[in-house]
Amino acid sequence: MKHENGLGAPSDSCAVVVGGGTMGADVAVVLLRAACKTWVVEPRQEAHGEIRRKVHANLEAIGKPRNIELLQTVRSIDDVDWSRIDLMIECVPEVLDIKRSLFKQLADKAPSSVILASNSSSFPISQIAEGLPTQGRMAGLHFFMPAHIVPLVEVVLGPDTDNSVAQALRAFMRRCGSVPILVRKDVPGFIANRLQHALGREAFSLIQEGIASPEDIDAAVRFGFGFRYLAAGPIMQKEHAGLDVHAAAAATIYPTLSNTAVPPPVLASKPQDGTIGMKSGKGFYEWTDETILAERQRYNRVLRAGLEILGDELPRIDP
Ligand SMILES: NC(=O)c1ccc[n+]([C@@H]2O[C@H](COP(=O)([O-])OP(=O)(O)OC[C@H]3O[C@@H](n4cnc5c(N)ncnc54)[C@H](O)[C@@H]3O)[C@@H](O)[C@H]2O)c1
Ligand SMILES: O=C(O)[C@@H](O)[C@@H](O)[C@H](O)[C@@H](O)CO
Repeated sequence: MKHENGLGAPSDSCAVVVGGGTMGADVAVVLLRAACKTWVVEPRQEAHGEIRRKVHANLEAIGKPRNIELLQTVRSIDDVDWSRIDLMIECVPEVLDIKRSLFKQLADKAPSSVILASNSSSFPISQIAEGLPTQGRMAGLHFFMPAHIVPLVEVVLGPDTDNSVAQALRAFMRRCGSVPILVRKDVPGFIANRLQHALGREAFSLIQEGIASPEDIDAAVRFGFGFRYLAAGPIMQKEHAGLDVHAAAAATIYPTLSNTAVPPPVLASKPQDGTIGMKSGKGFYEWTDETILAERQRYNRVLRAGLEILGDELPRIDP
């Protein structure tokens, strides 16, 4: 049975992912693995073959290669048959004007039953939705890279988002095998990116101050407290440890933590210098084509092993 906002079973539903870049192609896999008919809108026609190849390989890896038949790639939102669509997930670049212009066009094109979601990493949905008549059916739907492996998705409510839209998205994403959480207030960065950036601010400040090397910071997280995160989040872990000890340590450490309002020079200089990580061959580490390939293979293998470990704790895909 269809939800009042148009989200029924994934296999009865039709979604559009607008933007077929890094995130869009992987978000399409999340939908297709639950047999949701999926259109990907990508203006770069030359990228369509690669999107299809990547989506197919990722479906094959989970034993669902035939679901690729449910994928359609088009160049423009004008090529979509909007009368058939239940859900739109925007995955265009993190530029406010691009997002606002897209949602403005969708206000005319997408019938009122279509839920309009944004995968923005940081913009409050109210900022993207400002002045639009579609505010009630707009919500954030924030995935993590790689979206087809990392289970979490944040459902972000703006002040005008209908609660039924958030509930429909939450139920739908669970059926796609994701772990949805609700972000009840429309703050920049939502929940997970606020946490990541709080950690990142301190990490980059420790490098800036010469207290730690990038290698040692990565080791401190991966082999120290980050290692425990697969088993327990930061609140649950302190239930194990004792909140008394944690509160005492917090009182000593908090006043000394970085509270800089801008990225420290060691980070801010990187985009200026063009040393932005694997994409440019150098970031905090040095890269060659061979080391990038090896690192990506190692990274994906460990992430997939993490999925195996979580196993029964994850929602079962329910097409
Ligand atoms: N990369 C990440 O780690 C990550 C994680 C979570 C969320 N996000 C968010 O997801 C969104 C997309 O990020 P990405 O990393 O996939 O970017 P990307 O640059 O890899 O992909 C964006 C795609 O959108 C296309 N595009 C540009 N304008 C368009 C338009 N008007 N209509 C349709 N397509 C258009 C581009 O051709 C490109 O293929 C951003 O808001 C980003 O903040 C990114
Ligand atoms: O970690 C992720 O994949 C996401 O939180 C992203 O939204 C994003 O690219 C962040 O890296 C931005 O800090």
